[in-house]
Amino acid sequence: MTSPLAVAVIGAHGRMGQAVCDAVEGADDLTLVAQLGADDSIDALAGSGATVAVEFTVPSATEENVHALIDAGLSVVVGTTGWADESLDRVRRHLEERNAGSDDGDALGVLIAPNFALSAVLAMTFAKQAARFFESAEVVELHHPNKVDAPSGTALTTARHIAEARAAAGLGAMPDATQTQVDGARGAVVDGVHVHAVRLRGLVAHEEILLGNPGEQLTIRTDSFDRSSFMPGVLLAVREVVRRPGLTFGLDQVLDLG
Ligand SMILES: NC(=O)C1=CN([C@@H]2O[C@H](COP(=O)(O)OP(=O)(O)OC[C@H]3O[C@@H](n4cnc5c(N)ncnc54)[C@H](OP(=O)(O)O)[C@@H]3O)[C@@H](O)[C@H]2O)C=CC1
Ligand SMILES: O=C(O)C1=N[C@H](C(=O)O)C[C@H](O)C1
Repeated sequence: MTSPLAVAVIGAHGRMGQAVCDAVEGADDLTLVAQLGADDSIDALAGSGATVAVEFTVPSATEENVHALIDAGLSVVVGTTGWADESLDRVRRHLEERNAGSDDGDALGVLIAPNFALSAVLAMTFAKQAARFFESAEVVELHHPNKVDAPSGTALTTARHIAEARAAAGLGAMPDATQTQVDGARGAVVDGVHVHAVRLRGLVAHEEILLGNPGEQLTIRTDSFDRSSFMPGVLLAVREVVRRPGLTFGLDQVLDLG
C-alpha cells in the first residue's frame, strides 16, 4: 500500500482554505500535515513532510508564495486568482531551473486553475468551442460580495478564450453602436470581450456566457451554490500535480478537454 500524499494548505483559515482542509482530511489517500495562515512563513513547512501545497490566498501574495514553495521543494496547486501572463512565465522558468537534472520522481509541478468546479471548467470549454459561431459574446459573472477582485479569474479566462477563438476564426469586432454611456455601463473590456461583474449577498460563484446571432442566443451558465463544488477538482489536482512536472494552467488540461 502506498503512503498517503502529505498536503499543506496555505491560506488555511480562509473560506476556500477551510473547505480544502476538510476535503483533504476526508480523503483516504491524502494526509493534512500543515495549515498556514497570513502570519505564517513558508519556512514553517520545514520538517512537515509536505509534498504538495494547496494555495488559496489573495492575488497580492500568491506568486511570492508559489516561488517560496518551489524553493522549499513542494509541488503546488493554486486556486488564487490574479495571475498575469508574466507571472505565469516566471513560475514556468523557475520550475524549469528547479527541475533541470532532476529525476522524474523529484521534479516539481505547479497547477494553477481559475476554477476547480467541473461545471465552470466545462462552461469555459464550451464557450471556447462556441465562440467562433457567434457575432456577439459577453460574459457576466456573479459572486458573493466578500470577493476582493473583479472581474473574477474565471471570467477573465473565459473572455481570453473567447477572444482567442474569435481571432483564430478571423472574426472582427462585435457589433455595438454605443456612443455615450455612464462610466462602466458596458463593463470591463478584456481582449475585446465585455465582462460584467455582479456582487450580491446570497451568491457564491456564478457565470453566464451570452452568445448572440441574428434571431438566436446561446446561454452557457455555471453555478457554484456551495464551495463543496470546488473540492473534487482540487483533490484531483493534488493527485495529478505530483506526476506533472512544470506548469499546468487550467483543470481542463488534467481532464483532457483540450
Ligand atoms: N480556483 C477556484 O476554484 C477558486 C478560487 N478562489 C479564489 O481563491 C482565493 C481565496 O478565496 P477565499 O478563500 O474566498 O478568500 P478568503 O478571503 O476567505 O481567504 C483568503 C485567506 O488567505 C489568507 N492570506 C492572505 N495573505 C496570505 C499569505 N501571504 N499567506 C497565507 N495566507 C494568506 C487570509 O488571511 P487573513 O484573513 O488573515 O488575511 C485569508 O484567510 C481568491 O483569489 C478567490 O478568487 C475562490 C474559490 C474557488
Ligand atoms: O472568489 C471566489 O469566490 C471565486 N473565485 C474564483 C474566480 O475569481 O474566478 C473562482 C470562483 O469564481 C469563486
